[in-house]
Order: sequence, then C-alpha cells, then structure tokens
Amino acid sequence: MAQKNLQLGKLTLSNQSKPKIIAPIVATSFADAIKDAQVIDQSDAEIVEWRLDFLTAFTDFEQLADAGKQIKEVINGRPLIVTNRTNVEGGNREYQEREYQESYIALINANVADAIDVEFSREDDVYNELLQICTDANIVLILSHHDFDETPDKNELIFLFAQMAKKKPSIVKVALTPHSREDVMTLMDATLAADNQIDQPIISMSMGLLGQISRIAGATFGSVATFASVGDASAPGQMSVGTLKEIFGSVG
Ligand SMILES: O=C1C[C@@](O)(C(=O)O)C[C@@H](O)[C@@H]1O
Repeated sequence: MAQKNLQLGKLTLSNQSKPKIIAPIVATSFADAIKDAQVIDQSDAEIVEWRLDFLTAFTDFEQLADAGKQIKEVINGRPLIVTNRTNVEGGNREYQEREYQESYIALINANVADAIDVEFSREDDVYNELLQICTDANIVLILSHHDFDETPDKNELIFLFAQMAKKKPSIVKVALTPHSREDVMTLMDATLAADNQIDQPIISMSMGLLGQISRIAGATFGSVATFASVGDASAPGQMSVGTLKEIFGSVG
C-alpha cells in the first residue's frame, strides 16, 4: 500500500495512522457558532468543520470573516475546514455562485480556512477558480460527493473516485447512503480499491445507523478521517466524538 500523507494546518493526515476526528459546527448564527467552537475545544476532536450552510443568513462577507477569526482563535490551533453544502448534495443552502465563491474567498483571505470543501457537482469554472486560489494560498481543497439516496455498485464507485481524482484536489471525499449490509461493504471495498489507485488521500463514509461501522473501521480501508459530533450531528449516523475516541483508544 502506498503511503499518503497530507498536511492540514499543523496536522498530518495519513492512510497509515489512526483516523483524525472531525467535529462539525452546525450553528445557525455567528454567535452560536463561536459558542459551539468553545464546546468543541473542550472535546477530543482534532479538526473542526464549519458548515456555513447551517447559518440562517449571511450576506456580509466581512462579518463572516470576523466570526471565522473568532472561531479559529477558540479552537486553539486545530485545523478548520470550511464547508458550504448546497441542497443538491444534502445541505441547507440553495446554490448561488457568487455567495459560494465569495464565502470561501473571504475565509481564505482572512487566514481562517485551512481547507475548503468543494462539491464535485459544481461547474468546472467555479471549481477551477477555487482550486487555483487554494493552490496559491497553500490551502487544502477537499472535493466531495454526497448521495443521500443510495450506494452505487463497486465499479461505478471506483470510477467515481478516479473521476474525482482527475480534478487534482488534495483530498477526495465520498458519503453515501446504504440500504443493505452489502452497500456498507461496497463503500469500504471501493474505498480500499480507490486508495490503491489514486494519488490523493480519501475520506469516505456510509451514512445512517447501518453505515456506522464505516465511521469506526474506515481507516483500515483507506479513509484518513471520520466525522463525529459534539452536540448536534451534521449527517445521519455520526457518533459522538467521545464515543469514537473511546473506541479508537481501545482498538489497535
Ligand atoms: O461531507 C461530510 C461528511 C458528512 O456528511 C458525514 O456523513 O459525516 C458530514 C458533513 O458535515 C461533511 O461535510
């Protein structure tokens, strides 16, 4: 197995070590987002994700950057991933090109984002502009795909990973919905195959209760990080950071 290491802020993600635990902030206001960051700071989460799409409204990018700076201070050196998930991929925000681009750019320019999450379904010009900005600023770009309906078959999934890798992001992330135990195995099996085929580290998970094992055992099959909640979850099937940390502490 080829070793893959990737620097995310002060942390190194690797397909050969325990998965890093990422806790999402899902607050609807800036003030609550900062409070949630304080609670996450008291937890064992190693990375924080700020889900901008949970904010009820933000049109002022300066305010957004100010809140981001405060979150960054509170989380005490942990890397911050900024995610604006659109409703096309199961998020809470209707896609608007300007808002999508500007929110990321504001948080990169303010030195708040260590990584941004860009959806595979975004148009090429939007993706390419953000990739260029991330490359120039030395920021990690996570290319993500979410399916809240189903899990495609293994070959389709391996093809999807390969297509995503071709766009040259830093990380490829895939989250799928299982309807059977076989679907959960398919996600882990395809992750393992793709980890051997593509250059980028992978983050993958099978969502919901049925898929929970993928959030625990995913690292064995090539997933370098796993999402867990402190308070409200950002997706079905997330366990608490405390539970996951306990499990990782007691298994190899
Ligand atoms: O892409 C992901 C993965 C996720 O959907 C999950 O299933 O844990 C949670 C999201 O917050 C994150 O952006």
